[in-house]
Amino acid sequence: ECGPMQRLLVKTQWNKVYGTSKVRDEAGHVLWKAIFAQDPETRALFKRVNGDDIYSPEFMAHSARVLGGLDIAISLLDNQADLDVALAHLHVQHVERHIPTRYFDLFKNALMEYAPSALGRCFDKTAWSSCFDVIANGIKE
Ligand code: HEM
Repeated sequence: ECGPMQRLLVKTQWNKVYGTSKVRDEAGHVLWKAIFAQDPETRALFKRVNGDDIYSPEFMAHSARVLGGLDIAISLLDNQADLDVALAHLHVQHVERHIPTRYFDLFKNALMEYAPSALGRCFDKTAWSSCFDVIANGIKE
């Protein structure tokens, strides 16, 4: 369950995963590679932002927007009212783009692989899993 303790823990651990600008571009590359590898059809969604080249400035800017959105959501995990507002906004942005809900599972798989690579044994799988679900459930249809 993504309770108050789990929310604080994921916030703290996320800051270690995503805390410095140095790792942010790399985090994006790893995550998107893992998403596209799981289902190559997902890449087609990102034509507008040059999804064929994840190292292009257009795609890297897109990736920074997505991870920035995730950063906002995670930082609001201990502020449910503002989290709801942020998720409602992300929900509108995704519904209008018709993102299949199962694609959020691919995103989750990628994140659940990447985060422990940065956190090692400290990674709390249950907390991350349940708190990611809170965020994804607020965004997807
Ligand atoms: C927790 C998960 C996610 C977060 C926080 C998130 C966040 C964002 C943000 C902030 C934007 C930019 C919105 C804008 O400026 O218009 C965006 C755009 C987008 N997202 Fe997500 N996203 C998530 C998951 C996904 C997934 C799983 C997919 C599909 C595999 C997806 C597909 C897209 C697409 C296609 C765009 C628009 C790209 C463009 O600009 O053309 N997102 N997302």
